[in-house]
Amino acid sequence: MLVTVPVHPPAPPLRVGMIGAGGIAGAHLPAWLNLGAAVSHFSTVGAEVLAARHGGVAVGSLEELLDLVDVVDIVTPTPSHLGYIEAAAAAGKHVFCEKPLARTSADARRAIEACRAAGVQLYPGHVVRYFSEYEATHRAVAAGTVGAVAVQRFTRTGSRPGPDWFHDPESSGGVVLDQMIHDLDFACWNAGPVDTVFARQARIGPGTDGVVSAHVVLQHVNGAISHAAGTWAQPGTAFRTTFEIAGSDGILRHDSGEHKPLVIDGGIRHECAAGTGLLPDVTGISPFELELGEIARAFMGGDPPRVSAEDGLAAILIAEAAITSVRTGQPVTVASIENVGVAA
Ligand SMILES: NC(=O)C1=CN([C@@H]2O[C@H](COP(=O)(O)OP(=O)(O)OC[C@H]3O[C@@H](n4cnc5c(N)ncnc54)[C@H](OP(=O)(O)O)[C@@H]3O)[C@@H](O)[C@H]2O)C=CC1
Ligand SMILES: O=C1CO[C@H](CO)[C@@H](O)[C@@H]1O
Repeated sequence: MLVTVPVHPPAPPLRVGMIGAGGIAGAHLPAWLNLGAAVSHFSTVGAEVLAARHGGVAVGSLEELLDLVDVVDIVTPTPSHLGYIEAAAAAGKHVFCEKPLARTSADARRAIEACRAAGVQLYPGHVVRYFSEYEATHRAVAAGTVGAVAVQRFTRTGSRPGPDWFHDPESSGGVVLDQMIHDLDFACWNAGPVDTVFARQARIGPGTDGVVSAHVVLQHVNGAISHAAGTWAQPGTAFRTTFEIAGSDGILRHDSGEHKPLVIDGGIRHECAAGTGLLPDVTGISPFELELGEIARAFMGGDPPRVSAEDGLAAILIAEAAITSVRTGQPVTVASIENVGVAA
């Protein structure tokens, strides 16, 4: 069966204020500019560098930024997300915030409440839903290609990024919250909400600087099982992702290692299926551009995007349940989780 990924129409012009100027900002800024947005950006140090490299206007303070823009795009280290979401909401600006929506589920709930009270929209950046191999697979599953989903398997291997805050599990949340959250979210997109989580984690090397790998098993409310493995132990900058989705009537497989890479300006490199089998229709457009275009259209009064703030909260709750399971050695129900705090 061939599945076609629909062409995404361009977003209308928008005044966007980006907060943060690091790795992922280098993927967002060109995407916003390609979409025709007018971009101002602010960070504590790096905004000038980003402007010189890609364009947009570097501004000196958060207050100045909020005065200039219609919407805010938060691309700062995870612990700072909540404060910037609250500031943007207080200024009456719609908010797009990179994953994870916040460092803890309690913070994510506060963020959702702040935006609801201010009457502004809030969306988290789960860009994997916009990678063509993932989008096409989701559409195939939703169309019944494999029948009822029974077992999903995901792997995501990469190296831990350089900035120090990723190394501190108090800041990044560790490999489960920071990296594997992509697959935790994708698992729910296909198989619905999660009831119970069991997880194991391994740390090779000294102290908090050790390289962490994890395996998380999810039991969905509908009975399906998902298992996700992730590691920061793969050398180099390329990610490799695989998945296999087995149902009552068939199985879908993807391995980014068998397909040609998609290189995104700004130094972030993912790998993307192209040209064969189930997933022939690679748009050639940055998934960040597809993502931000859909979000921009929602901000301008169009349809809601495919991922909600509540989806962002759900993914954090699953990650927190996994971290609790690592600590206790026991399965953990997602409903029992409320801000467990730091990573194991
Ligand atoms: N969806 C995806 O595929 C990805 C998502 N992410 C997520 O994006 C977020 C940012 O990650 P990444 O870009 O890799 O991180 P980086 O460390 O590369 O960049 C962070 C940027 O934020 C700035 N910054 C740091 N603290 C503050 C602050 N308090 N206020 C304003 N600016 C600040 C830093 O700049 P300065 O030096 O100027 O202070 C830097 O420009 C994280 O939440 C991460 O999980 C990251 C990578 C990929
Ligand atoms: O997809 C991604 C690439 O890896 C990074 C480091 O784990 C993540 O922060 C990011 O979400």
